[in-house]
Amino acid sequence: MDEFDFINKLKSSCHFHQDVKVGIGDDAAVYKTSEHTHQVVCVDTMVEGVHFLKHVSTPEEIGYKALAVNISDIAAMGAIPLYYLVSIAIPSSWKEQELLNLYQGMKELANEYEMDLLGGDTVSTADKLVVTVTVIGEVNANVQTLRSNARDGDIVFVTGNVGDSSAGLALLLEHVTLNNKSHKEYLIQRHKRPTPRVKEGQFIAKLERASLNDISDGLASELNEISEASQLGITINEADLPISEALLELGTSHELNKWVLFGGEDFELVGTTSQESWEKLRNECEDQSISVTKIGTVTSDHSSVRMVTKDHNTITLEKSGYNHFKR
Ligand SMILES: Nc1ncnc2c1ncn2[C@@H]1O[C@H](COP(=O)(O)OP(=O)(O)O)[C@@H](O)[C@H]1O
Ligand SMILES: Cc1ncc(C[n+]2csc(CCOP(=O)(O)OP(=O)(O)O)c2C)c(N)n1
Ligand SMILES: [Mg+2]
Ligand SMILES: [Mg+2]
Ligand SMILES: [Mg+2]
Repeated sequence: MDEFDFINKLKSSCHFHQDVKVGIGDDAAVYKTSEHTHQVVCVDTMVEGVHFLKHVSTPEEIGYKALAVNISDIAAMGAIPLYYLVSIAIPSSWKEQELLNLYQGMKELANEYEMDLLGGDTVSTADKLVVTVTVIGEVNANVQTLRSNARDGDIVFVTGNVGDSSAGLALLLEHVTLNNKSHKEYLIQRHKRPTPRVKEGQFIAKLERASLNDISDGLASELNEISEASQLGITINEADLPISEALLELGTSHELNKWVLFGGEDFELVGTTSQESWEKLRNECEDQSISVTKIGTVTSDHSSVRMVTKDHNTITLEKSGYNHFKR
């Protein structure tokens, strides 16, 4: 079974309610609530052993990340987060204080965005902890930063740096080592405490048109989602990819590409917009010391995602990032 094929089979061609503006297939669903604003809702689950390990992350860190990954999907819709609900399936290996600490980790981030916890559900499970967070947000009625919004000639951009999170995980799992303590800590923090790019999403939402996706499964996978949804090709340049000093120190070029292109969980925003809007975005972000980098262009001459390597070869980037069931 393939995760993406399965989800495609769940899509319906119409909705009972006309107010549904975006259904299955983007980072969050959007439905009309008033003339001027729409509501945005998403849900992501984190499973012990699949998304986190109890012996490398504290309950606070796990809670923080469970909320952060959802706020990231809200940010990718150009929306702001308002409320959250938490469903939790608890095995006997988790004690009450650990669970309260997990909620404290969520609260820490919720306070930053002034989000209210509205409810949830509590059940038992045999073996592994499962945390499911739903976030409800709000977006300006005329904003649609959909994956399908790319156009021929667009600039492809990404916020922040890519690859840090999966390198941080490799460090946590002791698959690799790094002597520089501050670089090591930086990469691990990027894995455990990703920053949802809400402010960046707000800047992008002000552009005339933009496609947008957050990076959960890996840069190559998210670019393929934009390419598929927009039915256009994307070409990125390896030399332009924003890579942190810490990651450069850690990786040989083979490992670097694995982390940067296919690693996932960066929770940066990747998108496309017109040349004119890109100039505007770049200037605004520069004024606010926000990191956003041009990494490529959208093309109509093919329908795949390609990368021009540093030695000037063009390779196809398959949608082969993180795929549940295809491990
Ligand atoms: N089991 C499911 N039932 C219905 N919709 C789903 C299911 N799993 C995922 N989706 C929908 O498919 C789309 C893609 O999901 P996903 O790849 O998890 O997005 P993201 O990577 O942005 O979190 C979203 O619109 C999501 O709501
Ligand atoms: C123990 C462990 N192994 C592997 C990973 C890496 N990992 C787990 S899920 C995932 C992809 C993102 O999760 P997903 O549920 O697909 O999020 P979504 O795309 O729905 O936002 C990655 C890279 C991890 N975080 N922890
Ligand atoms: Mg997403
Ligand atoms: Mg999801
Ligand atoms: Mg997600």
